[in-house]
Amino acid sequence: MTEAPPSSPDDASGTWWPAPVSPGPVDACVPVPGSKSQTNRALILAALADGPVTLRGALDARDTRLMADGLHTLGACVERSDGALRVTPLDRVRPGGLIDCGLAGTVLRFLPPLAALARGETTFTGDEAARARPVRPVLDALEQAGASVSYLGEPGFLPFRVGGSGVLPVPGAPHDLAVDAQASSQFLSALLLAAPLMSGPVTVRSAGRIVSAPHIAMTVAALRDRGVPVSELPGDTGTRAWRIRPGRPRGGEIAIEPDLSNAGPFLAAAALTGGRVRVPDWPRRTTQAGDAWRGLLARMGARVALDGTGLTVEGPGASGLRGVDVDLSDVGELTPTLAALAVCAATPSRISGVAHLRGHETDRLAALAREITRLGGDATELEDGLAIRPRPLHGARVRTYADHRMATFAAVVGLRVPGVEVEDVATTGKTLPGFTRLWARMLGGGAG
Ligand SMILES: O=C(O)C1=C[C@@H](OP(=O)(O)O)[C@@H](O)[C@H](O)C1
Ligand SMILES: C=C(OP(=O)(O)O)C(=O)O
Repeated sequence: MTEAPPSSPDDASGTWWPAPVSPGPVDACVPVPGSKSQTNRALILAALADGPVTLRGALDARDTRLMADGLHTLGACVERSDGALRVTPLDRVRPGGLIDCGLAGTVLRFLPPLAALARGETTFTGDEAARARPVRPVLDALEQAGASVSYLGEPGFLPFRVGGSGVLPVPGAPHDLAVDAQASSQFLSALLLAAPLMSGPVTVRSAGRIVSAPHIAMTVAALRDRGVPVSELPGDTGTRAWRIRPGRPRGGEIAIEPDLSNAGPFLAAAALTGGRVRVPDWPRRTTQAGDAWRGLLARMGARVALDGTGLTVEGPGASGLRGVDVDLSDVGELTPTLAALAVCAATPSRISGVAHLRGHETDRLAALAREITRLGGDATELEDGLAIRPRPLHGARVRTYADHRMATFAAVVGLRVPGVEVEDVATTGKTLPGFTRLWARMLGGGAG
């Protein structure tokens, strides 16, 4: 899995992409590629499975290729054939390799616990921007379970080495793994996903507030779907805990849903231009954070209809778009797209509960406040969010800080504001290769 991810010709790195202004209300059907979060969980559980696995509808993007390559380093084999991913599980975790995390939080947090199951060391590296992303809580939990961790640069950050003795927790170490997950839900998901190969039942426990709760629910659902017994224990006040019994996840077929978070910019286009966008195959029930678009867009004034074949969002157009006061702690990854709508809305917005976005691909609160100001807008960075007030916007060269969602933020604003240019739009290839092609197709019509 080493060839470059597919991208459209205009996804050229290091360039400024002129974001197209919408010529009128959009009217389009936009099939969205597979969920990053589901694909990367499915890949891990497939690598640990008791037999071969076929993933249908899987995302093929930078983050999923990095995950596949990382799992290959640890001894599994991931191949693409006939549009599906076929995974041959590892028989034991192979040490000695180098894993490139890129800027993928899922690779950076989910693979160290697997590496700690090997007899020997694995080295982790990644993009420059990934060196600012927190990982220490999960590595501390692994050390408590008997793994060795050595930092090759700044303590607590990439690059680092994780080593093990082939058994985790080691004899005598606690089987109760506690992790402070206030900075990222991925610390909890990481330990939960490796638990099937651990020595005896383990309890994974969070101390303090939890962010991105749907992503933890997605991890638990993915484990149970593969036959791994997970029970949630009654936690003490302010804590949650899960007990997982070891055993290889079941092999077989896994279907991946469309990425509902990545559907956001397209649905936002309907809301902003007073048009209509339909996303086919929107699941009726899901653990994806992006399902929150239904409630959020309705609150902002859009008409939202979910039927057996997909989700349709209509209107209301910028003049009817209402600002919102929302706590996005459960669905923080939706913040940049929601901020794009908020800057174009007729009334003020307040986004709270997302201090942890400072450890995402970039400090998203600082980046959004800075780029909204550059566009002539009025945004204040709060300790845990953003306050945004309506103000006329003008074109600008919007910086993206290697963050795919900063690029789509700028594209959404550009639908209404002439002269928006987006830095390095190719960064969208992290989770959505071919974004500019899908965007152009949406603007050119193609209703279905
Ligand atoms: O587990 C996952 O797949 C994810 C969890 C969330 O991370 P945080 O809890 O760090 O926000 C989310 O924002 C990220 O895009 C994907
Ligand atoms: C926070 C995100 O990604 P990651 O999985 O790299 O944490 C995101 O996609 O918004």
